[in-house]
Amino acid sequence: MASQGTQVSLYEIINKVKDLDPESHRKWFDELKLITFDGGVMQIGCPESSMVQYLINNSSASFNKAAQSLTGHLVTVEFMTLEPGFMPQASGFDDHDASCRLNPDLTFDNFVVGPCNRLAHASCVAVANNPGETYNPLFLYGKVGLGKTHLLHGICYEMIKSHPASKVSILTCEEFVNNFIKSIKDGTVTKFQSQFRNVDTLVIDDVQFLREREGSQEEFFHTFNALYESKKQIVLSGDSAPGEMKQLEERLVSRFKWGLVARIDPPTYETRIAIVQKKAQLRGLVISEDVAEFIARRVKANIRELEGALTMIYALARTEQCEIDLDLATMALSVESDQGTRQLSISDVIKIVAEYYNVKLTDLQSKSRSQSISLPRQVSMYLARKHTRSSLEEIGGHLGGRDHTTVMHACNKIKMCKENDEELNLQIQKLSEMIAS
Ligand SMILES: Nc1ncnc2c1ncn2[C@@H]1O[C@H](COP(=O)(O)OP(=O)(O)OP(=O)(O)O)[C@@H](O)[C@H]1O
Repeated sequence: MASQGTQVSLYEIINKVKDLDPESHRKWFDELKLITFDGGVMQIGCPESSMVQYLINNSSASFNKAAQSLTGHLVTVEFMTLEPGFMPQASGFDDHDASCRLNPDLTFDNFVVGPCNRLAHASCVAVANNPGETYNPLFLYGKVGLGKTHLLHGICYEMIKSHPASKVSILTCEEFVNNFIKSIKDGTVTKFQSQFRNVDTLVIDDVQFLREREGSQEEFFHTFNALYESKKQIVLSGDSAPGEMKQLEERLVSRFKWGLVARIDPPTYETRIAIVQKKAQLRGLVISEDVAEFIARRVKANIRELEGALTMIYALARTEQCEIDLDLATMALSVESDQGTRQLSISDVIKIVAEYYNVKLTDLQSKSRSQSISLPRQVSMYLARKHTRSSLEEIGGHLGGRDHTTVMHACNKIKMCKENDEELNLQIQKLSEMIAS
């Protein structure tokens, strides 16, 4: 490794990238290798070409920024594969070639199978193992963010691994349509047609995009027929079942039903917990069962939101330099919901606590030191600190004009006591949920 007189290591750069962009950080960043660092260019090697593409698409800016801030020099980071002979985007086929486009997160290994997606997953595995021979076409459908694209990438991964010489092409339907329109403008329709009619597997995401686009439907129809007749595999995804895609020509709809149509439903609570754990693992995070359950309870409809919740928690843990526990998760997600909806006030928190312990607001503000009042008062301080952005002084001001050291003492005391007092811990958990909902 050439090192330009600067002692910065790749480990430090990756650590900085975690701070700058926690969302795109992945555990496999640990497998990256510094190849050279010379003349203002830092070359980083990746074990797989899909990782190169991932880094180019998602992390270039944060790697450049991290390298520049740590070295104090203008540095450009370049990513390349450690496999011999790989040249990103230069496959000689075209830029829909799956090997250039796959997201390393979206493999079958990283897909959690549950009752909601079992059939879809099994059929994707079957197609990946025996392309063109089992279900052709395979049509997956389901609502937004339920894993259709993930499964499509999973198929391509497996095919490339087991049949490296086969031509696998994956693209969104929007890209198909845009490329078709461009080929008409450029007078290159024949080239466009041969590009798609000469693949071994064609994977098209979001075919609902064909709705009301008659010219593209016609083109797609002929592509479909050409591939189908030569027993090439076709895999499609859409936001609804073929028969429900009203503005699609009947001849296309009927072809989409020739093979297997598999639906993906929203995940159950148990599957959501497993997905949260899997996503945490991918990011190199360790999260306890109760944190995973908390996230799975909070986010139900869309798996992308589960990942967003994990990102919020991770980012807060990095900022606060602390472990991810239920307290931190509750704080991260309540801040998140505040941003989208209302700002939670100290009074909101105190009101919930007073009702829960069945005490009066005036008691909490009074000088009373009896345990039945002082505990709810201290819990109010702790929860107000956790769920609002208020200062210690402001919280003290709402609770009978107490000073900031009293509030700090109360927060520390509750934090410590709940570690050893299961009942108090459950009370705080319940209250946190009431406040966050
Ligand atoms: N069963 C699962 N296991 C692990 N991750 C999943 C699962 N289902 C979905 N995901 C994750 O949820 C996110 C959204 O999934 P994906 O992009 O595949 O959704 P989609 O159905 O294609 O949605 P859209 O219609 O918006 O394109 C991805 O990060 C994906 O990895």
